[in-house]
Amino acid sequence: MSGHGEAQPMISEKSGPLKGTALIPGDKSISHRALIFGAMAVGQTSITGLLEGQDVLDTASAMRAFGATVTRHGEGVWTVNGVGVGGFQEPADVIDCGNSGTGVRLIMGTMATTPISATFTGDASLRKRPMGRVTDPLSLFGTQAFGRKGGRLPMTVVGAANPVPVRYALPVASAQVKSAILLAGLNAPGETVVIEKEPTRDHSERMLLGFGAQLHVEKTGEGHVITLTGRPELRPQTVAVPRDPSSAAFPVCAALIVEGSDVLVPGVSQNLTRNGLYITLVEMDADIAFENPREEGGEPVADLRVRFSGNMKGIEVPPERAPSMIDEYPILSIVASFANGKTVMRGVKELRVKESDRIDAMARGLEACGVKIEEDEDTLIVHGMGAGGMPGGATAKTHLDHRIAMSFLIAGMAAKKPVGVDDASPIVTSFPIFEGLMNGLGAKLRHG
Ligand SMILES: O=C(O)C1=C[C@@H](OP(=O)(O)O)[C@@H](O)[C@H](O)C1
Ligand SMILES: C=C(OP(=O)(O)O)C(=O)O
Repeated sequence: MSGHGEAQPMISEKSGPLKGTALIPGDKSISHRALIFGAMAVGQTSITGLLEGQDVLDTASAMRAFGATVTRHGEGVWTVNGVGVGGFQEPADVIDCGNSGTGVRLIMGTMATTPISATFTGDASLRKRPMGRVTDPLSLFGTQAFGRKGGRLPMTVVGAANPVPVRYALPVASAQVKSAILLAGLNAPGETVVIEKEPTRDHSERMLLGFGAQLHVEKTGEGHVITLTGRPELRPQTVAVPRDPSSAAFPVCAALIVEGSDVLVPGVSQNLTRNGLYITLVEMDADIAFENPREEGGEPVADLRVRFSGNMKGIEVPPERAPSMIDEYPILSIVASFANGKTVMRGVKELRVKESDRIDAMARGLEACGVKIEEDEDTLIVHGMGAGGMPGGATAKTHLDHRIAMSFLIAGMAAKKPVGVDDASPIVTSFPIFEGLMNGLGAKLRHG
């Protein structure tokens, strides 16, 4: 359930040096997928390190509503007894995916080729987000969808009784759309093919292989051609969810901008489809050491030792890097405010259809904090004010967007005057221990 009751204002005051070790919770993308693939396998999947953020809890409830048995045994330790590919039952009530685009879009794909119908809704943010990008390709399988104007939730999806396999070239770089098609393709006979021009996060492909599906990826002139053979029997797995690099971004960026900081962030994914922010920060002359590279939970990871970097420079972020850091632009624009010179982020119009219009939310909040911004439909430019240069002294509107809330709270740790947010409640969707973790490193976050 979305559960957004009362808004929770929060304030961040200038912090002393941040010190210590930041243990980041499980990856949100992989957690959703572990539950969903577990629900489509025959037998019991065991998961450790599951992110217990609201987005993932909503997906767990949805998997129960479709007939899987999902059980929590302890912190991050869960099992899923699956119903098999094509085994979903019709849910007895509306499926509420809360704030989660990943949850609703992947689940729509999963039920799209089973002859049941389900009605999906979400919170005020999710009800504004476009679902046509998923229901258009799903219609090629024979699936029908009836939603509000503009393909908005609430929406009823009627699964195809006799699905046919699909070949689809993604018009937008989106791992959610790619994954929805692959999940639908699982219950279509024959080969379903998805073509992506720009690589997006590849967790679904990795997990499909792990669960025993037949899938191959070919790099061609068209991009990645992903071919999945339908109607496999998925074998249950043991999934160790690695830490979330998108959550790790917050303490990493905080340490870079708060004077005197020295923070260790263990186990940050170096998966090339997720690490664009870290490459960008190094190009800005951030002081980050990538120590102890190894594999964890099937992902390449490293421990990041991050020190205050008082002399970072603004850069042009290559547009083709966007899919590998799409959720990190809000926090990058905070770091850019404390760099020297301008940081140019082009090719980022997808930010306009996230939990909020993130270009607009960052631009308005940063302007209120005294930072000069330029923007157009597809671009955000931040004029850096150097270390300690941001005036602050404003309250940013978060528009039910966890990443906007966390980004401005990080800004307040290094700005001249405190920075507040009007509503920090969405942070529980992805990073429920954010406040305690940051205050444990020395931040001064308080409610009010
Ligand atoms: O597949 C996923 O787990 C996700 C894909 C991305 O969305 P898009 O596919 O819409 O780019 C990302 O923004 C989201 O937080 C998680
Ligand atoms: C865009 C995000 O998530 P979702 O699309 O799953 O709501 C995010 O976590 O930044």
